[in-house]
Amino acid sequence: MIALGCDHGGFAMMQDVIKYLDEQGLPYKNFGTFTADSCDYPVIAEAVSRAVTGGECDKGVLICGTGIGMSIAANKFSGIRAALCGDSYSAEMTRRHNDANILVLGARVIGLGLALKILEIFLATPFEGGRHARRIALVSDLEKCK
Ligand SMILES: O=C(CO)[C@H](O)[C@H](O)[C@H](O)COP(=O)(O)O
Repeated sequence: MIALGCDHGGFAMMQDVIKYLDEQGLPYKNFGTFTADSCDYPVIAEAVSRAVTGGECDKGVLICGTGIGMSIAANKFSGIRAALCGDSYSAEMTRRHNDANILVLGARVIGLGLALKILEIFLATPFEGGRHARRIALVSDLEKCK
């Protein structure tokens, strides 16, 4: 199950992401926003992050204008590895090496074609484990830092 969330800056792109997921027959839960009216991205990032850390969803997709605000907010949550991706290589490597569990997209930065390619790669690429699992454990230790 994929948790979806966007603010007004990502609303239009999210409608196309939903269309893509429907076409692929991939299950999702939409945490909003549900209109193009201005709203606050941390509220949405929290809902999606909690769905992932709580196990209701195994991955998430967040979209705002740049992707930066959503990334900052989602990465406040222990167990969230939210990756802002603007190219295909990063989308592949953040799955292979970082086991990223939330993909973040910047709708005012990249076009729809690239966004959907990044999403496709993110959803299809497995985590490699091995030395990367050790590094992720070290990153998790950092969650205790003040
Ligand atoms: O948080 C962001 C930037 O880091 C997102 O891009 C938001 O979508 C953006 O800040 C919203 O800006 P707006 O002027 O309120 O549309």
